[in-house]
Amino acid sequence: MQLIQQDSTMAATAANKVSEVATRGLADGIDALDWQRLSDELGGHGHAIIPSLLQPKQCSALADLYASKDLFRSRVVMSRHGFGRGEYQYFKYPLPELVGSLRRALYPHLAPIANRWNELLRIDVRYPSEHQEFIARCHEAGQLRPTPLLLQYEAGDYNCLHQDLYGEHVFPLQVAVLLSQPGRDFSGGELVLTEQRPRMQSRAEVVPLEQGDAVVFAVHHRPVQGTRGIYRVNMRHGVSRLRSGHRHTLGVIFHDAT
Ligand SMILES: O=C(O)CCC(=O)C(=O)O
Ligand SMILES: [Fe+2]
Repeated sequence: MQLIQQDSTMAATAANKVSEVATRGLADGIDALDWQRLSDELGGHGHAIIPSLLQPKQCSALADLYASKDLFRSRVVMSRHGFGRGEYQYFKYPLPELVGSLRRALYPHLAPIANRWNELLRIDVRYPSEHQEFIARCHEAGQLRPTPLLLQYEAGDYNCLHQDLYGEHVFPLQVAVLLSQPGRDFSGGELVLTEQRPRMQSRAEVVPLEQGDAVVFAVHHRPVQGTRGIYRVNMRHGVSRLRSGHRHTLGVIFHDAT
């Protein structure tokens, strides 16, 4: 018994070490990305793809967390709210190491982009350079509940076009990581972004993602250069109907919820 316990403690410690090393590598990898290119893509199109942000093993480990009810603060069955079909769960604090470090490591690169967007849109809000500081702002305003989430879809499921706004404080960019492999694990189920320009019809983009790819996109608004200056484009995102299989996504939203 004693031996078994020691073994499992050792296994847990080893697993933690592995995950520590893996997540440290992840933060370094994020720092080393071509943020100029990502920022240009975001400016031009309202979204940017980060290929292979997570390895297939990390993706399946994250998708497997869906079954661990204790890790989550709430579960939403989309059809009950008119949000679509499928379900998702919001993580509790403390977030799993990988999720927490993704949020922490991505934020400092996105904050300068968010600040530039606000400058262009003549919005007074500026974002601090560290995520912890921004979270403190959310918490002071009563936005205390964590927003990173895991989504789960099966054949016939879809996610209606929406915006992830959860209170007064909004960080204008968010990230989604596709945890399943199109073609192998599922078909259909494409991430769709729409933008609505003043006095124009809405326009859609389908974001082609492979397992482990992340997409950074605008939560709510983005600035677009027009012939008569900068104007504000209203953005929404959703997922088209899954034709077959199973699909999991990790959503990383940087503001907390009321
Ligand atoms: O499943 C997806 O690709 C979209 C997820 C989503 O709505 C989100 O991450 O906020
Ligand atoms: Fe969303």
